[in-house]
Order: sequence, then C-alpha cells, then structure tokens
Amino acid sequence: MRKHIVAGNWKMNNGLIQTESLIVELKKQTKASDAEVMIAPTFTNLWHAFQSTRQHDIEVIAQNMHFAEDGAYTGEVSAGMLKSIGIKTVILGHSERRAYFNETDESLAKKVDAALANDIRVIFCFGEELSDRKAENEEVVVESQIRNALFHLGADAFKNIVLAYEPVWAIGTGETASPEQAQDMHAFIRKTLAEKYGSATADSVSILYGGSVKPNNAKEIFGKPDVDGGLIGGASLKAEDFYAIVNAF
Ligand SMILES: O=C[C@H](O)COP(=O)(O)O
Repeated sequence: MRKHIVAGNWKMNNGLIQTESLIVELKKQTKASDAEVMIAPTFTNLWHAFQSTRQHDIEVIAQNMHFAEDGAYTGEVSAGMLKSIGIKTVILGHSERRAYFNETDESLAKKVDAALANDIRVIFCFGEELSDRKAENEEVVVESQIRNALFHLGADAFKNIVLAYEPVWAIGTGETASPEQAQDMHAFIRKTLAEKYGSATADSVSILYGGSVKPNNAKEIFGKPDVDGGLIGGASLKAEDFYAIVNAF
C-alpha cells in the first residue's frame, strides 16, 4: 500500500511569529486520515518549526537545497545542513525554482543525488506549462523531466523518492487539473516508471498532485487511484483549510 502524503509548501511566506501562530493552529486540528502530514516553511524558520512540532504528527521539510556539500556558494544551504537540524525530506524541482532560479534537469539530478546520499527523502516536482498542454505535448515534457533528473538512479533509490506532478498552469491560478486529467497523467507517470524499473517499483512510489488543491476539490482528486496525495501551496497557509485537505483521504 502506497503512502498517502499531504505536504504544505509555504513558499516565501510567514516570518517567525506567523510561523509559530500557524503551527499553533495546525496543532489544534484533528487528523482523521492516514495521510502523512508535512509542512515546508522557509529556511529561516525550519529549526523553530522542527522544535515546535516535535511531539506532533507533522513532519517539517525543506523547500530546496544545493547539491554541494559545502563551500563558496553564498546564500545556499546543503543537504548535510538540513540533516544536521533533523530535516528528513526536501522538495526539489518546484516549477518556481525552475522558472525563477534557472534550475535545470541537470542541476536537479545533482541535487537528488546529494539528498539521497544524505538519507534525505526527495519530493521531486515536475509538470508541463500551459503551452505544452495546448500543444498536447504534456506527456513528452513530463517524461523527459523525470528521465533526465531521475533515471540514472537504481530502483532502490525510489524508496526515498516521492513524485509531485504539478502542471504549471494550475499553480496559484485557481485553475485545477480535473481529477481525470490528474489521474491520466499519474497513470502515465507510473507506466513510465514501470517501463524503466518494473511494476513493483512503480506501484510503490507515491505520486502527489499539486496545483490549486482546495478543501472543495481535494476529495475528488484524492479519490483517483493513482493520486497518492497533494502538494499544497495557498491552502496550506490556513490551518483549517490544510487539514480539510489532509482529511479528504
Ligand atoms: O507547491 C505547491 C504548488 O505550487 C501548488 O500551489 P497552489 O496550491 O497555491 O496552487
């Protein structure tokens, strides 16, 4: 049985005070599903969030990291540094990182390697642009993003990889992929994995959907057989909304 996961990507939101207030509100919520719950605050609040959620069923994860172990990379944070404060999962390859910070399949492959070498689980994000979908090219784009960044890995590595399909046209736009569009793409992703690694590996990997998931559409999206959870942006910034999504499983 694959893990269900609901991860809140806070992006560049919430200073220390707001981080603490949101965590206080999150702790008041009731989890009534089997989903693993994760939150990804900014780097500056990771340690505080990690400490604040210690006794609670919420995993604090990072939004990004550099591929180098250490050195002259001003402004960057390494996998080892995340590990040193207890972080066990990192989001890599978010479309905002690709679009605004020039992340490429090549640099992401190095980041994936660095995370896995430090026993950090990767939530690997990818997804097509609107122009790709209009050109009916979305499967080609998604397959190449996965192949270029992940297919150098052995099957065993996928024990520590979660995939997150996020069509760029659905992120922060209020426009969601329909549950059928999400299912079709997730099934395609699983088939792509199966062709390379076999169906046992493909069936074991959790594939999350991200892009305008809200309390009112989560149940239908999560009801699809190949959708194993969500990567939630805007709706993760309100505790009630986030837990309504967590409890949609
Ligand atoms: O990482 C989360 C995704 O970018 C989705 O963001 P959103 O829920 O605000 O559309």
